[in-house]
Amino acid sequence: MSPGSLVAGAHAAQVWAIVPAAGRGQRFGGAMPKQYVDVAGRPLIAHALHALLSHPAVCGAVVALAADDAWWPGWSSMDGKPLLRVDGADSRAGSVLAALGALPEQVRADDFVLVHDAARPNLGHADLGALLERGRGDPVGAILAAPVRDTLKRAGDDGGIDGTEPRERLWRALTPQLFRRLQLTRALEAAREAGVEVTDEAMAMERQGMRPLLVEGDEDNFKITTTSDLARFEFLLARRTLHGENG
Ligand SMILES: Nc1ccn([C@@H]2O[C@H](COP(=O)(O)OP(=O)(O)OP(=O)(O)O)[C@@H](O)[C@H]2O)c(=O)n1
Ligand SMILES: C[C@](O)(CO)[C@H](O)COP(=O)(O)O
Repeated sequence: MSPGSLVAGAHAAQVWAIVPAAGRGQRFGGAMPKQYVDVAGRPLIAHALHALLSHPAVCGAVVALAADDAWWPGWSSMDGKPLLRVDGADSRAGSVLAALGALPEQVRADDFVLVHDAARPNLGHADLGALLERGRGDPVGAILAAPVRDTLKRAGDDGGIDGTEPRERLWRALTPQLFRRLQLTRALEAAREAGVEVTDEAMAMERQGMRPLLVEGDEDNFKITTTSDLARFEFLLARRTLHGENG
């Protein structure tokens, strides 16, 4: 089925996803970018893409890859949905902007799009469904996030504690983040023109005076940043398999 026909049906109740995957994984280290490290027989990026594309409300994805990415398996679809590739940029925000520009033209300016890190392989359908339901009802959009549950310390140059930061109403931003195509594009472009490197899509929207909704998500939807995160994901996958939960 061509992306166009899938997208034609997308206007009814489906959204496209954007997956920034052009990073180098420097904090992870290793010979290959972390998004291609094998976990349970498939690359990490495949777990993140499957989590999105196996959900009935997602109709396709645009993946932003490094221009010199030699690891991408060349998939053009997954779970029966189209998978489009675009060259990313030297920042996550730039990669997201590139992918926004590569969405099929049938994705309208006011259509919602999801942005999800390739480095977050453990997104659950319950969280994705909650984000879509709550976010599409919001005038701006929404993000998955988790309340801070630890005491936060500010470190001094000498490694000692300079102080304790109040944690009331502090949340950790996760992904996916859900915004309208044109609003997000304009917000990211404005941040770029101002020379501000936004670390997530919500920050770009906030700079425009908008207040995206926080939707509480599962702590298990963590980002694979270092090798210890990978071990945690492998454990969760093994537990899911043991309990017969679908992968
Ligand atoms: N120029 C960039 C940088 C990051 N990303 C993507 O944004 C997501 C979150 O970024 P992060 O976890 O920081 O990945 P890396 O940038 O690869 O990690 P590092 O900072 O350790 O190099 C990842 O899926 C990464 O591939 C991207 O698409 N383009
Ligand atoms: C988008 C994000 O995952 C939300 O927490 C985070 O900002 C990505 O940061 P990174 O340094 O690009 O991994």
